[in-house]
Amino acid sequence: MSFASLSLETKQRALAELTGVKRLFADRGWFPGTSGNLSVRVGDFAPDDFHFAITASGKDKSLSTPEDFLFVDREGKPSETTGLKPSAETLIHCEIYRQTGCGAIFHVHTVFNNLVSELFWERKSIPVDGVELIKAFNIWDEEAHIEIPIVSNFAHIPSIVPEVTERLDKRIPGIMLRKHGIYAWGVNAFEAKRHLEAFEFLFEYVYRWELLHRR
Ligand SMILES: CSCCC(=O)C(=O)COP(=O)(O)O
Ligand SMILES: [Zn+2]
Repeated sequence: MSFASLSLETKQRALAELTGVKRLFADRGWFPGTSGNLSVRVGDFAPDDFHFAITASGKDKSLSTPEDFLFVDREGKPSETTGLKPSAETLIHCEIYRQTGCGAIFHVHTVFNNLVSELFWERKSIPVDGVELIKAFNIWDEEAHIEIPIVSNFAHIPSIVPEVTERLDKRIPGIMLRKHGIYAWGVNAFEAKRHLEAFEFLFEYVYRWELLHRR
């Protein structure tokens, strides 16, 4: 299969899905200052030859324009001729698709995700104990304990990728960049959204729990 052979309908379906998620998250204030990026995989390519739709870089994500998204290949290069620039963080999406085979990736910066990323930086992971919403990750153990990995944040995005590769935990559908934000993924947009919402709930819970119990 080649990108050129993808039907218009397939591409439009992906863009419509991203448009809906973008609107919803923008309404929640999850894209402050043009931060955040979203992507969904398109087509049925060989596992090592994928393409995905991703938000264009630096846009006001609370607005809807014909220039909000473009398609890129496994290396983050535009799949077709365009004047649009893919998200500056496209290489992180590429690596997560490569490692997990997932179908959608959503990234947001929030105050709670930034706070817990710094609170637990020395531990290199955010611990969560026995909270019901862990089940959103399809982890059903009684009183489950999870650790959400935190990786370094560098201005040079390619430098972040090796740590993502090293720290990605197949059981946990998300990875945190220190004082930056969370990447969450799923088999499709529905699941990636469920995971992101669960992460954000858990970050706020953990932060408030720490406030109540730390001396
Ligand atoms: C303005 S926030 C800094 C860049 C960032 O972290 C982000 O998520 C948005 O970058 P993009 O290139 O995807 O717009
Ligand atoms: Zn970001």
